Amino acid sequence: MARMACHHLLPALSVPSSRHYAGAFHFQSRFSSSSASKISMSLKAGIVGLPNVGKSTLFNAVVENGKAQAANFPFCTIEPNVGIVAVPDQRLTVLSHLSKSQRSVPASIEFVDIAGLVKGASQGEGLGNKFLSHIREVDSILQVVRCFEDNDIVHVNGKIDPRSDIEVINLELIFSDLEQEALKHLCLLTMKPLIYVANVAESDLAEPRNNPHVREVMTLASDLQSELVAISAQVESELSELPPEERSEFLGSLGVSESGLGNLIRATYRLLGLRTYFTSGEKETKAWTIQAGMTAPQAAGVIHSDFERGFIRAETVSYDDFVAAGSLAAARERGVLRSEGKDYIVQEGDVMLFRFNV
Ligand SMILES: Nc1ncnc2c1ncn2[C@@H]1O[C@H](COP(=O)(O)OP(=O)(O)OP(=O)(O)O)[C@@H](O)[C@H]1O
Ligand SMILES: [Mg+2]
Repeated sequence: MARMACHHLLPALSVPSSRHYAGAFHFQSRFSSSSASKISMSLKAGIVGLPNVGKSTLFNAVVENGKAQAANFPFCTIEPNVGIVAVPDQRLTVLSHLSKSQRSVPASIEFVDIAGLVKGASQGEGLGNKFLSHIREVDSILQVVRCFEDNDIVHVNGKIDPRSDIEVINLELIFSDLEQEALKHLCLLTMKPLIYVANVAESDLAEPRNNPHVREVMTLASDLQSELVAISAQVESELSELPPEERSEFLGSLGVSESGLGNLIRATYRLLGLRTYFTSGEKETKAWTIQAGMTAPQAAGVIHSDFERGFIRAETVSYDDFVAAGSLAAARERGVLRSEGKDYIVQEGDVMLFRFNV
């Protein structure tokens, strides 16, 4: 997987030497092995940012039953909160309906809500570098940037200034990487893929671009070749508390039609370099998560290591062909169900049936 986050962080900060080590370690990938057990270990997205910018509020909204303490004071979070999040996917509903499945199981990723970082964190300021080590354990970073004005909510630097906030965070990540320990383990924070999350006031939700802070983050994100998602953590957390039937009315009153969480979760999933394939039958339709570029036996190994070891063939049909045919049997009749061997690279949305021998 391409790990190019130095590239994501550097243009605004111009620390020229870092590009060298980005290039040198580029081949490093935690997914290069075929071991399925590593996959399930490697789907973590860390929520990072200055203190009191809305990280825990966002975490609670995104993680069903999330119980991270979110409150209006800096360094509210100390120990990281971890939660599993289902990846919303319309295709799962369609396949499940066609196969008359008893249940459907979505793909999931893990979100980690991390303590706030301040300038000098890499030197022990604030909650110090212990918290940078929590960032080291995640595979991608969601950097929450405060774009809402609210005099009642303390900003650690006294004013809303997304550019300066982003520079503080990115510089701490870079300083932390320059320590010998980090280099030794080749586990550089600046090589992790990153999305900027502009946390806006509810009044800006309908048209986030009208907010000059958001425009500033947009410019920066685009300079750094990173994605940007605008969201109101406050609104999302209030929404998650409402009964489902009242949610659309609340969203309507803010001038938007749907929650921004689905978008954020899907963007995070893509950022992690993940792909989905499906198994679909009467018992269940299930979305399985693999790393881009995995072969059919490796993908089978995500279900069970026996499937990988005893892999014979995979019967495969693309999602679109499956839907057009209506079932696996009909796809076979139409000749769109292919029989693939061990070198087949699984494609996004493939519906698969594995033949194996143990
Ligand atoms: N979009 C928003 N609009 C208005 N208020 C918000 C918004 N997002 C978060 N808040 C408020 O900001 C305060 C801080 O939120 P939260 O505790 O989530 O921050 P945090 O980044 O997790 O802080 P810490 O680093 O201290 O753990 C809370 O009072 C929360 O309600
Ligand atoms: Mg917090």
